[in-house]
Parts: sequence; structure tokens; C-alpha cells
Amino acid sequence: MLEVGAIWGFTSTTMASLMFLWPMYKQFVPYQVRHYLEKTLQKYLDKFFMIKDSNNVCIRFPEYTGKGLSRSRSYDEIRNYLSSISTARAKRLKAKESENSKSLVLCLDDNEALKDVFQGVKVIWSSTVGTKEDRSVSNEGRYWTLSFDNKHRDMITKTYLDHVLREGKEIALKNRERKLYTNNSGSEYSSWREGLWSNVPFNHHASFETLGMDLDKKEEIKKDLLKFSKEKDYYRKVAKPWKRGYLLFGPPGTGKSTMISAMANFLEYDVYDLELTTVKDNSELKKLMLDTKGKSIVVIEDIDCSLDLTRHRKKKKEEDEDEEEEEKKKEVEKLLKKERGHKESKVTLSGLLNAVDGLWSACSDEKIIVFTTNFVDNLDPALIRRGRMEYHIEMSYCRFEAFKVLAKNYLENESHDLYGEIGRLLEEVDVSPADVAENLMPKSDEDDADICFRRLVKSLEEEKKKKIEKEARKNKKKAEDNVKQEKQNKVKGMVTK
Ligand SMILES: Nc1ncnc2c1ncn2[C@@H]1O[C@H](COP(=O)(O)OP(=O)(O)OP(=O)(O)O)[C@@H](O)[C@H]1O
Repeated sequence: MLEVGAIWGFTSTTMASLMFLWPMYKQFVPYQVRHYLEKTLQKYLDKFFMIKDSNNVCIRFPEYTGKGLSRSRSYDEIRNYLSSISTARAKRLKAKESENSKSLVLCLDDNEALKDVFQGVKVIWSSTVGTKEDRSVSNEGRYWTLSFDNKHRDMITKTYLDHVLREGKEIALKNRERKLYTNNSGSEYSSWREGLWSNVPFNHHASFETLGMDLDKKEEIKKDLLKFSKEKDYYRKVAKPWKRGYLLFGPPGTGKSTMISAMANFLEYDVYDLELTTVKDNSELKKLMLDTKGKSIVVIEDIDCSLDLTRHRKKKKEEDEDEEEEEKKKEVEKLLKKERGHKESKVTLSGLLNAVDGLWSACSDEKIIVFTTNFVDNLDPALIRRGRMEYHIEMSYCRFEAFKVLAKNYLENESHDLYGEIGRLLEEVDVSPADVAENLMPKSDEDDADICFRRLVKSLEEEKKKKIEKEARKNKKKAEDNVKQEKQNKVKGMVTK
């Protein structure tokens, strides 16, 4: 496209002179001379432009591939665009499978033409096979030729071509095979000369339809994502990098990872799964972030396990915090410390904050950052404050609405006599959607919906029993502690007397 612009001035002057002299030239110059002159002139001009008659302008776009020149990106974008407007004529077009694309790309056959109308102006795209000389510039001498009325020249070159390239780029993004990236650790990529990220095709089929959670909450998240993806101009206007942070928190098995896949599928984004424990230091983290593309979700799962962020905690523990919960946290922290002993990462909290929304973040477009954690209270408030992690989503235990989605997913069932009992039990006990899903999944060919629902009821009843026993133990311990305390108080009282 740059080349087209650069020679436009020169060509338009030449064209104007030719248009003026054209009738005289045709009448008085012998055919052989005309033929020679036209051939010579074509050598210089025909690469990009040619004049058909005094009213029509044609622009040619050669397909660069040879002579060390990389394939013209704009050519691909034009091809995508033409493919999208030519579906009605698909049968007459040659279908070619494109590289790294999940869809077919339709191409015009040699010497075929395609009409497009833009802002009421008609243009014709045709595919041309050029002469022998053309092959020195373009692979196989192939061109797209765009013809239009000269009076629309400004609109076509300024607005229409921009529109074609923009649309073509959008289509390419939509059709691309989406990827799941994971970071290579420092030593791996330096010794194997790999990139910072390795990737595999992203094939997770989770969607918001299959995600078991409160319906209103689900709709709210979808709306938020959609709004974000359409707000390029708004972010530019308010001078903010086009990115948004989501914090997903909740107990294990409540669907945090599933939610990330659903988000990626909903927006058609790539996913970068960033394993912080293998990142050497802050500078490597910055490089990794800079090496991510737009239209992507950068995920740091179990952020509380990735870094020692707990030491920065400002809030004092609430006094009435559940003792057993606290015991569990201590256990997890102990395990993490052991783990960190093996893979010491020098990434600091400030390094992470910089990577999330430092200067670098303005360098790429349309990015979502997701942190997940099982223990939201363990995180430093600076890391998850609003403005950094704008949207906090609590993934909670399975209740009746989520159960209905899971029953539909796993058993294609929407009503059963046991629904009432299951609904009541799910209000009484806290079980994760992962646990419910496990019970609903048929274990053999004989397992029908009835068997699976009964298995679920049995498991929920067991959970309820455990809960009651736990409560009883807790109350007993409390009563014993009270008695102990009273005894101690009495002894203290007797001593002071
Ligand atoms: N809300 C949900 N909707 C549908 N399926 C779910 C949901 N939650 C869990 N599952 C099922 O349970 C499995 C485990 O869920 P997932 O890994 O998303 O949970 P998680 O919250 O990320 O767990 P962890 O905190 O242990 O990483 C998933 O493969 C999915 O099949």
C-alpha cells in the first residue's frame, strides 16, 4: 500500500497528460510504435496502475513472494475481504485452504471479476495473470486489479482501501486458529533458542452456555466482556491502555479455569497461561508481557501460590475467622513454601504490578488479564484493587441454577422427580460444581439420568451428614473451651482473693 501511495503523485500527472493526448495519439501514431510505447510505459506504470479509458482508473496489487521480499500483508487482507463479499458467488470461485486458518478462503479465478459497492460507488475487483516481466515483481505474475470511476478516486484511495484492509484484517483475526500459549522458563528458551512462549491450538469447548453459575451473573459478565471488546475508541479517548483485569476467586472446582476458557471462546481470543514460578525475574516478566499479542487473555492461575504476596498483607486477620479455614490456609502456605524452595523466582510484587499496568501495557491492544485464587484474602490489596483488577468475580459452590446447567450438559436432562430434593440439598451443603459434575457423569453404558441423579442425592446426603457432624464437633469443642475458661477464671478468682 505504501508503494501505491508513493507513486500516486507521479502517476496521476502522467495519467492527466495521457488522457489529454489520448485521441490524437490513437489517430496519428502507427500501431507498431504505439504497441512499443505502451509496452515500455507499462513496465514502469503497470505494476500498480493502468489507464483503461479516460474515465476509469485501475489499481493493481502484485502478490509479492519472491526475491527475498516477504509476502505482501495487504494482499492477504484484500483476499480475505474479497472472500467475505463473494460468498454468493462461492460456487464459481476456487476454494483454497489457507495456512493457519480454520476456514476456507475463496479466491477469484484467473480473469474473473467481482463487483463491490461502497458508499454507493461501484468498484470492480478482478484477478489478472500478468506478463512474463511481471513475474520478476510478483509471484506467478498475479494481480488483484481494482477498477473504478475516476471521479471517485479520492474516496477509493483514502476511504475504501482503508476499509478493505481493516475488514480484511478483522476477518483474518476471526478465522485464525486460536492458540494456548505457555511461557518457557529462562534456561529452556536460551538453550533451545525458542521464543519466550510455546503454543498449542486452543481447543477447549467451554462456553457461557455450559458454565454452571447464576444466570444473571453470567449475563452481566458477558455484557462486560462485549462492551470491553468494542471500546477501542473510548479507551483511546480517555488515554487508557485497552486492557481489563478480572479477578476470579472461589474454592477449588468452582469453575475458574472453565470460566477463562468460556471468556476466550466468547471473545475469540488467544490465551497466554503465565506460570509465574518459572519466570526468572521482573525483567523476564516484562519481556514476556511485551511478547503477547492483542486479542488475548493473559492468565495467572493461583496467583497466591505463585508469589510470596502474603507478607504484604495489610489487613489484620479478623478475630472471628473460622479456625478450621485458618488451619487449611496454614497448611497450603507451608506446602507453597516447600515448593518455592525448588523453584525460586525473583519476581516481586512491584515487578508484577508494573507488568500488569506499567508503561508496557500501553504497547499492545485489546488484552484481558485474569488472576485466579482460592484464597482472595491472602492477596495484597494493591494487586487486586479496582482499576487494576476491575472486575471481581466470585465463583461459588453449586446451587440449583448451576445444577440445572450441569444436568443439561452431562445428561441432556431438564426435569426429573429428584430435582426438588437435589435443589433443597444444594441449599444446605456446599459442594463444588466439579463434584456435582463428577456425580452426573455416567460411569458406564447402563448409567442413565435416574441412576446419576440418585448417586448425586446420595453424595449430597453424605455431605450433609458430614456437615452436621462437623458442626456438632465444633459446638462440643466450644462448650469444652467455655468450661475450661470458666474453671481458669474461678482459679484466678480464688488466687486474687
Ligand atoms: N461452574 C462450572 N460449570 C461447569 N463445569 C464446571 C464448573 N465448575 C467446575 N466445572 C467442572 O469441573 C472441572 C474443574 O473445574 P475448574 O478447573 O474450572 O475449577 P477451578 O475453580 O479452576 O479449580 P481449581 O481452583 O482447583 O483450579 C472442569 O473441568 C469442569 O468440567
